[in-house]
Amino acid sequence: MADPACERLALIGVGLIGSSIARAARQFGAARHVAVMDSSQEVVRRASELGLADVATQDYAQAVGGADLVIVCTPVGVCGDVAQSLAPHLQKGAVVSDVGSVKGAVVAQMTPHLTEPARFIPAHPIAGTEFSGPDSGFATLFQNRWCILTPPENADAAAVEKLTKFWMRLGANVETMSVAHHDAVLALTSHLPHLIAYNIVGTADDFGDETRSEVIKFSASGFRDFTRIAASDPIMWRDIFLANKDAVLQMLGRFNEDLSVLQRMIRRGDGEGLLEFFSRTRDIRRSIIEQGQDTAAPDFGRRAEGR
Ligand SMILES: NC(=O)C1=CN([C@@H]2O[C@H](COP(=O)(O)OP(=O)(O)OC[C@H]3O[C@@H](n4cnc5c(N)ncnc54)[C@H](O)[C@@H]3O)[C@@H](O)[C@H]2O)C=CC1
Ligand SMILES: O=C(O)C(=O)Cc1ccc(O)cc1
Repeated sequence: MADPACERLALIGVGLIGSSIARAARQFGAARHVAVMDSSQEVVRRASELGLADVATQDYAQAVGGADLVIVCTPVGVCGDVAQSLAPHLQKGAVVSDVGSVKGAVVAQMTPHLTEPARFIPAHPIAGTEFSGPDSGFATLFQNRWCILTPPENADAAAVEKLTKFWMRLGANVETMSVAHHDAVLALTSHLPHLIAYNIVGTADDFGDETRSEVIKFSASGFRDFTRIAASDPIMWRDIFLANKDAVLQMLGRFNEDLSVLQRMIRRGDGEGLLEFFSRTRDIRRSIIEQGQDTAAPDFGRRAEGR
């Protein structure tokens, strides 16, 4: 393997993201040796069956010992406990990272346990699906997607460089920003849309059996798209909303205000207002497509792998 981004990679948590990183790291030569660790015996068994890594274990020491890059891929709510458990086994100089959808809470939970905090470089690949578990991962998940790094101010430059090289090897485009900026942007672009999807599907469900079956029968693509998002992992999303509470509540306040404006336009029969509003939003969609960001991850991944 010519010039891998790291020698020994350890992934803690082998679900959708951990198993996708394991697959990609091998396929694209990003690591010479891959160890995966999970607290679930069933997941470790499945990771072994799938041949995802050189080592699959429930033991922190076995996974983390000797690793030069350790990436925590668990739900954000347990990141602090995971950092505490892995810290005693870290090799000196190892780079530690994560993939959590929220950065502020993860940094606050993990940093106090790490003896070399300047080598903790938080990250968030903006790529995923509504599926979870080791079977749902795929090597091309990160191709042509963003991975945001939020290094601390005193970050070790070599650690940032190593992680950047790693994610680029997996096919991602890497951008760096502050923790607070990340959490505000993602509250709007990812967390709020998930909340809206959970809410609208819940509303349909609350209407009772007859409406529910009609919803399934007649669901137009708009509602179908919401049901895909609302099928996302409940533990992961509970943790995200609890961890990014302030930014999500702020965006939700803004969202409610804007919804009231639309509500008033409908009530007043303000066709011109609605037309102007919908034309503006159509332009946003067009610019997303022009930037080549229109590939829904699940389809993109399967197409790319020919599945
Ligand atoms: N699912 C998605 O689309 C994306 C998820 N993320 C982030 O990636 C992280 C992982 O998400 P997924 O892979 O989707 O979740 P997942 O549910 O597929 O996998 C999580 C794995 O972590 C394991 N785990 C839980 N507690 C643990 C502990 N204390 N020690 C060791 N392992 C433990 C679970 O057994 C499970 O196998 C989350 O923090 C999420 O915010 C980031 C980008 C996209
Ligand atoms: O499935 C989808 O549409 C997603 O939005 C996946 C996703 C979920 C969480 C993230 O932090 C990033 C991406």
